[in-house]
Amino acid sequence: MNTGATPLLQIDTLVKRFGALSATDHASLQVHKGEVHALIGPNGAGKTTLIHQISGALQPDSGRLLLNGADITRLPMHARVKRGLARSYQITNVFLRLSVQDNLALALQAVAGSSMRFWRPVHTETQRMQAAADVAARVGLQAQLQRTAGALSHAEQRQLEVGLALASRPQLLVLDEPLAGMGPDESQRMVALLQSLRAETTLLLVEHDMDAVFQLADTISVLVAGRVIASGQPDAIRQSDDVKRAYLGDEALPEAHP
Ligand SMILES: Nc1ncnc2c1ncn2[C@@H]1O[C@H](COP(=O)(O)OP(=O)(O)OP(=O)(O)O)[C@@H](O)[C@H]1O
Repeated sequence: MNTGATPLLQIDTLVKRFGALSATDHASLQVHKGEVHALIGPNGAGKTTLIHQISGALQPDSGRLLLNGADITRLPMHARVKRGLARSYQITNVFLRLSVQDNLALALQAVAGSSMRFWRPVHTETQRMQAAADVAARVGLQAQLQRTAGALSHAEQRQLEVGLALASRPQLLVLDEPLAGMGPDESQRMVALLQSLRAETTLLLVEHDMDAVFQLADTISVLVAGRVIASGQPDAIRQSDDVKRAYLGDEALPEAHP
């Protein structure tokens, strides 16, 4: 979705080397406000490495990252979160012994006191617990409020992670394989949840499930050997010879639905 406006996120000729390997090799792409943008590519293409640089977990060797036109290349992770960038981590920021509500209340507390926008203004413990319940409902966990996170199914834990990332009301939510390890029904539920987030945040996701990617994404960027070889609407990506070549022997791209 290119509106001609300043991109929400601009990745400009980013380079990240591990020894002799360029895991990110002058990668450039733009994520526009309001879109669901999927980053795909064969195994080892450099998707995770790129996501780490966007979140601030890894520093690029050269190139720039701009959020709303401002250079964030050297900003630490927490400063990026303050500017509206959130990344959903797999399990690592879920407290397995705490309830769903307490996990979300802690995430809300973590953003309180900063200049971030809240799910709703949270001043008291009661308000914080209510706000946590609201976020739980947002990600489909309203019936699981009092369950400990460790007792949730894998898919429910992934929903909770999305909720934790939503606590800071991000402008850009970065998701690393949100459907990993899910069965078909669970995947469909997560796809529906991600669809429903469109109105409130821009999504950048790395995902191997091509059916889901082609169902969800407005824009797909294809990374091969650290380079973005194509970026565009799903139909253009599906028809691109470069992309077909890159996927030979790997995951097949789904056929267009009539
Ligand atoms: N910390 C590291 N040190 C050395 N090499 C690394 C490191 N992290 C990643 N790599 C290498 O960089 C390349 C890109 O890896 P990356 O994990 O980013 O790819 P990916 O597209 O996310 O792969 P997958 O789809 O299999 O998860 C790979 O060749 C990988 O072995």
